[in-house]
Amino acid sequence: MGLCHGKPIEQQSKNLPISNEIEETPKNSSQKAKSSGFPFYSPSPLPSLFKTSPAVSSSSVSSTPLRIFKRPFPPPSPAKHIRALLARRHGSVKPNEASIPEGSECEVGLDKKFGFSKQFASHYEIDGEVGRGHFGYTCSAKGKKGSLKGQDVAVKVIPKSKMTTAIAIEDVRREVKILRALTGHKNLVQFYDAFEDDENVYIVMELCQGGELLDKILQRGGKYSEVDAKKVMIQILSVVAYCHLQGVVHRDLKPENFLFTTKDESSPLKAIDFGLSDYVRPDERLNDIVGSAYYVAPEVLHRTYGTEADMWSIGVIAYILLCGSRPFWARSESGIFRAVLKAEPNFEEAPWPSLSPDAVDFVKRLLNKDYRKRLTAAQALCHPWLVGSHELKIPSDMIIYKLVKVYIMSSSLRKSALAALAKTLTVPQLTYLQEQFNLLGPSKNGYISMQNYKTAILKSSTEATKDSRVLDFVHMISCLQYKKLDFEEFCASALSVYQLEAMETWEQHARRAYELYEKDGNRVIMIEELATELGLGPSVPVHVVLQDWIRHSDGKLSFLGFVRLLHGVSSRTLQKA
Ligand SMILES: Nc1ncnc2c1ncn2[C@@H]1O[C@H](COP(=O)(O)OP(=O)(O)OP(=O)(O)O)[C@@H](O)[C@H]1O
Ligand SMILES: [Ca+2]
Ligand SMILES: [Ca+2]
Ligand SMILES: [Ca+2]
Ligand SMILES: [Ca+2]
Repeated sequence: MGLCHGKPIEQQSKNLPISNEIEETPKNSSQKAKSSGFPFYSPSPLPSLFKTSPAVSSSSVSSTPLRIFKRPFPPPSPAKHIRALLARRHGSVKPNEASIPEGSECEVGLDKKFGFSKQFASHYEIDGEVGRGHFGYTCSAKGKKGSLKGQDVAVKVIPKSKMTTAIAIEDVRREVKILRALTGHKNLVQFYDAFEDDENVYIVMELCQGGELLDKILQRGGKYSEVDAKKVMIQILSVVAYCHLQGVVHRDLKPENFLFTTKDESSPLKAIDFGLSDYVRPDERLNDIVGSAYYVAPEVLHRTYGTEADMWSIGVIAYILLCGSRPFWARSESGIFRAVLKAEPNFEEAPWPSLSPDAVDFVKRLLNKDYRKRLTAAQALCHPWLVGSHELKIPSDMIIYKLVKVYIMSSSLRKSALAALAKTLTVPQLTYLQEQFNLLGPSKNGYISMQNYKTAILKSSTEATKDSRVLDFVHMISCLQYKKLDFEEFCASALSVYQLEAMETWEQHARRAYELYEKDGNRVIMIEELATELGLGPSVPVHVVLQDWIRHSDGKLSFLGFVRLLHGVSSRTLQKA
């Protein structure tokens, strides 16, 4: 299997050309986002007990230097897959694109049998082509028998001659498996069946006749009104929240991969093309560089990512919908990568100043380069820009699961600090958490056990939940020994300090929480005890690293110590500091 992808490919993909052949980058704003509120919502005013000192977060943003350019806002156009990805998948690329050895000699011995039915021709009558991509072409067809008799369908035809590597074959296998498992969501293309013969694989699905979202964007001269952009965003987030909950990351979200069912203005939008999708366990990181350049998340380029990478791509789509231009743009692929990693998107030029602050905040919360600070799909649906515009039931959010695991493993000291921080959450923030709590099925007297975390997922699980091993993960959570949680402690367990930190109001949250902690919990603590609580090993020079954590006047935890504690510490992070 892996024989075909030797060193050259590995080296190629590691040395992504994020180098100096950059000509133009989008205009950067060095001005820090005037973001409002919580990661999930805009603020309801915090009691102004505390003066905001110049924000900790106002450090200058690293950005690529401004250049003079003719077109700071190039309009959207179809996105190409990343070259390294194509090289890996196909074993070779066109001359000039990359110097990858031909993979064709490895083709001998590749198993191209999928176990699909061979009876395609007797079931469907192929019609004209309706679309084309890198991996195949799509035709319309008519059902000849069975339940689809007389019905128009779409057939994605993937030639086996194009499957020149084991990776490419595995991709097709996974595409069908994921589509089959996830189908049924109203914003996901309906899958019907898969066939194969010696030449091709045929994926039969619902025919979407309204065209690609990209074409709609172009038709409208690039711009959507906020109202229309919201309708698109809600549908994208709904299907992506669903995928993520099942442990599937799409990895190729872009306007070309969303189709309208009909030409009707109110046509639903459907996600297609799971050709690059993969399973990801909530505590796993993927490392394959996959996707399309304009939409790729910074952490994908750094080769360590999870479902948050899709949220970045959705941020890019939202940016394009609202202003008609790409947030990260350059003429060369390496230039785009550099912009993605370093540049801040432009929110200064028209139409941004005239858009609603909620809309701007929404996009910024998705285009945060730190994936830990980015909104999840379920949270994005609760963002004030969208929350009033849909009736969707917010789905369970896997971030709640990841956070409770870390919470339970934390020291009691950190738990009490988080409890204080949870008391500073505002009403809209609590609404999201209340929904997540309710999804866990609390008992009559308002408690959830670790077992509830598993039960909630089992209700919505599909074949994909098993294949992605999300079920293993939630099983592990359900086996953690911990007391039942009431809503108050649930909030402490489920709040993300990173996401809170991304907000303008972070300093106020932290100050207020420290004040509450002072009243309720702060006590004299010895450095040795603190070190034990934090689980620091004997190699850590605790009197040096923890010195500032203690207030010298009375020996209690200092504000700095409190904030560090909130973030959680390990011997490793301390030694780096
Ligand atoms: N169900 C469908 N109904 C109508 N058209 C479709 C359908 N599925 C795909 N198409 C059209 O075919 C095109 C190619 O399909 P798809 O994106 O799945 O192929 P691909 O080879 O994986 O492409 P890519 O190069 O983007 O990876 C789509 O952009 C779309 O225009
Ligand atoms: Ca296309
Ligand atoms: Ca596609
Ligand atoms: Ca594809
Ligand atoms: Ca995998």
